[in-house]
Amino acid sequence: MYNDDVELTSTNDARKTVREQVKESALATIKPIQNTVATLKGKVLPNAINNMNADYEASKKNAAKAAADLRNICARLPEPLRAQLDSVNWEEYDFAHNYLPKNLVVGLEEITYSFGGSGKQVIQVPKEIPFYASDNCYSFAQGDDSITIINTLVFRLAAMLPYSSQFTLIDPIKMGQSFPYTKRLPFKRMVDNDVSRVLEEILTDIVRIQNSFLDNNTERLIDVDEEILGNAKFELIVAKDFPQAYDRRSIELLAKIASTGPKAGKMVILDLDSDKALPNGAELSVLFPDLKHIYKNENQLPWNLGKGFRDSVRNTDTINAILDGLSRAKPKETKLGFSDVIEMNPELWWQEDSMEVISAPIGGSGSRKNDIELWFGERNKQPSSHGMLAAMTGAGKSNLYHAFILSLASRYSPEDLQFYLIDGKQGVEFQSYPKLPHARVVSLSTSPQLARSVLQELLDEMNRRNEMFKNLGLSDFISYRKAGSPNGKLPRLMLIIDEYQTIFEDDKTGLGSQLMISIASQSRSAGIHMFVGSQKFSVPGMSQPQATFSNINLRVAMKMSGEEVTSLQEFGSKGKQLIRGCTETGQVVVSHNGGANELPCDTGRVAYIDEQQRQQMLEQLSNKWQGTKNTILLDGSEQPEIKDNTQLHTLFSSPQRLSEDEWILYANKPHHFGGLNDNEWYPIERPSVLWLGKEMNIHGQAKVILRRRAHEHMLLVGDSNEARLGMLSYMVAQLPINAQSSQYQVHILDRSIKGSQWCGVLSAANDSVLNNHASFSESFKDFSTHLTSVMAEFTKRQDMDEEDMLREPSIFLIVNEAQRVKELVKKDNSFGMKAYSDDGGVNLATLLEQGSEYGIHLVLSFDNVRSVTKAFDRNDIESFRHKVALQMSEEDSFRFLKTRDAAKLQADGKKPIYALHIDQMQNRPTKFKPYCYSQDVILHENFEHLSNLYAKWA
Ligand SMILES: Nc1ncnc2c1ncn2[C@@H]1O[C@H](COP(=O)(O)OP(=O)(O)OP(=O)(O)O)[C@@H](O)[C@H]1O
Repeated sequence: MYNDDVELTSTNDARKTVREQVKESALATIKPIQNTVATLKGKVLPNAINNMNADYEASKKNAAKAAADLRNICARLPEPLRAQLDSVNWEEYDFAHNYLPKNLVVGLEEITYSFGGSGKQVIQVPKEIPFYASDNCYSFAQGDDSITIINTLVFRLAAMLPYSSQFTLIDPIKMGQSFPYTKRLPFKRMVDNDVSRVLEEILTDIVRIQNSFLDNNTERLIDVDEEILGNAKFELIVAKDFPQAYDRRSIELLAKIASTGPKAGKMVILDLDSDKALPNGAELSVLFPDLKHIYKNENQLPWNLGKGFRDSVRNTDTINAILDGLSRAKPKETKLGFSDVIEMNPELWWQEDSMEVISAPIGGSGSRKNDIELWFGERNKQPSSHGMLAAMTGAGKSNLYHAFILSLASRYSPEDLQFYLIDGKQGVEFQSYPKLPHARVVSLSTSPQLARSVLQELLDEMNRRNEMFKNLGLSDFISYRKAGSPNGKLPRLMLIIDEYQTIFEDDKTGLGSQLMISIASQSRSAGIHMFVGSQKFSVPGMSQPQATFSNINLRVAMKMSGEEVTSLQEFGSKGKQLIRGCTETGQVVVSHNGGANELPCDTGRVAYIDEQQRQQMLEQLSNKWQGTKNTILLDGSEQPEIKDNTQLHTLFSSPQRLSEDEWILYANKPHHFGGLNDNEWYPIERPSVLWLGKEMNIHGQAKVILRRRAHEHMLLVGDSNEARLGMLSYMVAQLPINAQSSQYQVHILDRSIKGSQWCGVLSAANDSVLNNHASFSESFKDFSTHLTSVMAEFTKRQDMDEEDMLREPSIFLIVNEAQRVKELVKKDNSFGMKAYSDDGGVNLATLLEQGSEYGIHLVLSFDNVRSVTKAFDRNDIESFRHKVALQMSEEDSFRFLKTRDAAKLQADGKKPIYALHIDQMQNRPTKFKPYCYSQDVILHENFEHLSNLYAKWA
């Protein structure tokens, strides 16, 4: 509230009391005389005279009390509301309050009264005129004193509204010299020779205020709630030397402002020479029908108790102290509270049904605090499919997202509505939302590829839904819900993308634009909506923006630069006018009709929700939800962790090890149901699935499946130890997923440099997850011994019956830092050919060529391509079905993969680490983020997670 301490009008009430009391005491004086007359007539009761005296004394007392009360009220009045500005110590005053000028003090009234022998008493009471609460235009008689009167009004108003009053002081004759202090006022319009231009600006401002704040419920700016008003200004327009110094146009404009301005907080005061005629015989009373003389009009100033005096400030010290104080005044931060907009009581949440529409109040306009609303779906047969938001930085865009998400989440249960929340490349706006029970996907620092995959996912979901509706003989989401949701309740889906230009980055094929157009034009009927935001509506890289925008009916704009508003295509002229008025954080213009001029836009203020409130609501929402919650969190800036692998979750949701048939079902299951989406899972081939990291889409997990087919080996190359060791150690730790320990063997050679941080990571996997089931060597010599026995096993299997052979355990030979195994470097032999000088090398080569068909798989890791080529020739390299490359030079990438893609993996910086998987059989590289080794603690956490899963199956 502005007038939270004392209401100026309270002096009016007090004065009324005094007036009544004085009148009563006067009556009491008359009464004895009347009664004496009655006594003389011999008809009075005997004690009448005594009663009369008592009444008289009582009324005298009441009058004295009322006067004392009035004096008290006057003494307690805030400084800007006191009778005389000159008597205030402005140096001490802190200019921290706004006192809303419904009335304005223009002088003082001296009330003098005396009762019997108690002597005279004088009280100085402020005299007010109705101001912004009226439609009046005021004048005072032009004369020597004009300047003092104007100054006093200006200083008074400025002191009442230190940061919400603006002044336009028009002084055509002296060209501004009459108001030398103008520049020192915090908010003013400087007036040059072109008076009508300034007046036109004011009229434009009036229209803007009418559109932004006023409607049938809120007719005057003074009635707009301060939290919505923000820093909008009340304005005083003074026309000195009126009318002689004004041309006809300016006079007409002034008259128009005088009649339309007061409701919009703009008041005109004329320094009037009433002897001067208006040009062309115009009538003052016609042009200014509401004109009132400040000091003369009886209706306004009932000087009916005492003597009246004008207030006047002449003392330059007072003037300087006020102006200095104003320059120190800081605009008060005003915010519309979130609790004014939405229901905060969790018990009353989730009462709405999303069948036809989802709607979220996000703020308010005028005096209502929750009438700005964003809605999607169908309302009165009107569709609203999708929305977009544009705002310059700092305009309050993030807060709008929060208000929108939480407002929706408080109204609809997770069964009715779910979110996909995507932060663009640099963003972490949605990082607290994994807690939200409605969040299906939360993606932070999202890469362009992932952003596009989210659109693809929604499009797939749309197709699945449409297919289901069709099979049921239903047309769309609404009819499905109306039919009682025969296949289970479907929520509406709301995709929100901040910095949505990410979708179109690095997108040579234009896939992002196509996906966007498809969703924009088709998804509403499936109950899928999107709300995307950026600093501008149109963003770079988007092809055919018109095809997209024509399907995005909801336009939301916040503060933008003037040039941007001018060039906007997404709003008509009326909307643009309103956007220009968004000068503060949180102000917003909303159109559900594509910004068209034909239907008015809503404008107002978004409610502010602070961090603490947001966290509290998220906590409450999460506590309220009793159902299952499977939010997928994707953080583009972080490496993935194996414990977050959703395919692994689905697999271990089974209480025991899967049977062969169950494995087939699991493998065939699509990604979005947590399966492997692999239709070639034949148990007879003894497939082993090993996950390597996270693909650049919502559900995909990067993996290799090693089967008993030719060349099912893997080569890992790149100089990031973190990534290679991470992938290798987690692969080792995953071996128990596929078979019991009797059904697989592992031989590890780790050539990590002793004492380095990498040494020990692989052995940790063996220790803590495999219970030392693997043979572990640190030298090739030791490893060779194992190789020899594997070779013997290989020879044995070659001679076996195929069915028996397929039953034999799988054998994994894992070599880390293979570039440090000198025995693997081929040398010229006596025939001048490149050959291994060691049997171990020969054995490895043999197994590479034929081993995997017999269940013997090689997994080798090198830190560079050059070392790979020293160990293997081109044909050997092609014998590894799976190749995983980390960032490398273009030349190496080409040599290793026949594409330059591995040279571009870290184009945006060192972190996160990306990798490329090439499956020779598929010929399409898959980019992913590998599981990395960073800290022992995290490594062990993940190992423990896996061990716990295996314990379940034991
Ligand atoms: N509706 C609002 N009412 C009052 N203050 C607000 C409102 N919205 C935001 N603010 C204030 O403005 C600050 C910036 O808001 P916000 O972070 O939402 O802006 P933004 O447009 O997202 O900025 P950026 O683009 O730089 O991230 C907030 O910290 C808050 O103090």
